[in-house]
Amino acid sequence: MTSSPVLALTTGEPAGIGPDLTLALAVAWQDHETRLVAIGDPELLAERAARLALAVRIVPLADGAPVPAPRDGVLPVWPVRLRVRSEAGRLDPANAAYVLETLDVAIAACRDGHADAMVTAPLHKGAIIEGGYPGFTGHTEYLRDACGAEAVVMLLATERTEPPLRVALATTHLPLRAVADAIDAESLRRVTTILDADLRRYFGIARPRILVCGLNPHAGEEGHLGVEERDIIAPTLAELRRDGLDLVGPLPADTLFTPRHLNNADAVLAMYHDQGLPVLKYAGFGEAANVTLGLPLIRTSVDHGTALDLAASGQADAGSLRVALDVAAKMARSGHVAPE
Ligand SMILES: NC(=O)C1=CN([C@@H]2O[C@H](COP(=O)(O)OP(=O)(O)OC[C@H]3O[C@@H](n4cnc5c(N)ncnc54)[C@H](O)[C@@H]3O)[C@@H](O)[C@H]2O)C=CC1
Ligand SMILES: NCC(=O)COP(=O)(O)O
Repeated sequence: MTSSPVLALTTGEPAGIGPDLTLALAVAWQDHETRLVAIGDPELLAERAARLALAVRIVPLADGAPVPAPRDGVLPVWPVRLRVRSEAGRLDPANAAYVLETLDVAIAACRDGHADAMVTAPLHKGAIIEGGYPGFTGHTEYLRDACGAEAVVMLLATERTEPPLRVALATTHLPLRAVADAIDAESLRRVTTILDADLRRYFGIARPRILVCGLNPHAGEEGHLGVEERDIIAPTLAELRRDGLDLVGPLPADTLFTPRHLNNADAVLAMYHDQGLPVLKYAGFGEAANVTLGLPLIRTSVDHGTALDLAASGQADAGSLRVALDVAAKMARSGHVAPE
């Protein structure tokens, strides 16, 4: 049990709203039981604070210095230097290595026990790719590889609904054309097993009931509109039920997201990004967190992207970042995850 957890917050794409949201929360940090340390460029943060007229003192921490107790208007920072000057709203791929370095610092801090969880402000995938990292597809996959995890699961959760809506994805950042080929028995078994285990571990659900979407319209219509349900999804779910998992489906995704089904479920497993996330964001945008399951460390994030159109405008809503920090603090306090 960690009583005053340290949350390491990566500030994300420097031209986006990550720095703004970090500063907005530092003005009045409400969780006085949790210590926050931002990871990013102190000059960028100070400049953005001045532009937004936010009264926040940026305090770069020396290597090995402890993260101090929280104080309103004070933001401790583990410094990472921008590669080139950043202008709000304008991407520069030359800062891709900067963004990835902030992630590496957070991962190392969690591994070394200097932080209890990492929370990520949004980065821009295209800018990372164009900055010399062609295989990059997102934090989720980057963390999987950096931590040597066999598989991870993206779960977005909101408590704006009753009951809370939790949507996990069987595949993450894939072109739609590649989705069907990526769904095989082994990957589905892995994802479902991780989802079941981490709903128990982090969300305290004794035997989670998981609704599983089909891939095709009407869950394949008995093989007439696609065979993945008949040949892959249904047999895999049957096998997992024999292992004791409480799984319903595959259900047609268009009617699964209705109260009749959701009122009796703990989570939904969608087959791909835009099958599940539009529903989650319709129900809870701004009050949802993204949690990476299956890692040896705790990582949460926001439900939105870099919103370049809002950077340095003062119009970006910090609601999701607050939820992501709250969820990470709860997960860290529950004490179930030990650093490697
Ligand atoms: N956790 C992460 O690092 C995430 C990163 N992204 C990345 O962000 C980039 C931009 O993605 P888009 O699809 O344009 O989505 P986006 O979420 O950045 O923007 C979509 C719309 O939502 C608005 N919006 C977003 N966040 C907001 C906030 N906090 N308050 C008020 N309005 C907000 C924007 O102004 C825009 O109109 C992409 O590179 C994408 O991959 C997207 C989602 C999560
Ligand atoms: N739509 C969710 C998203 O893009 C977040 O991706 P990640 O960077 O957290 O893997």
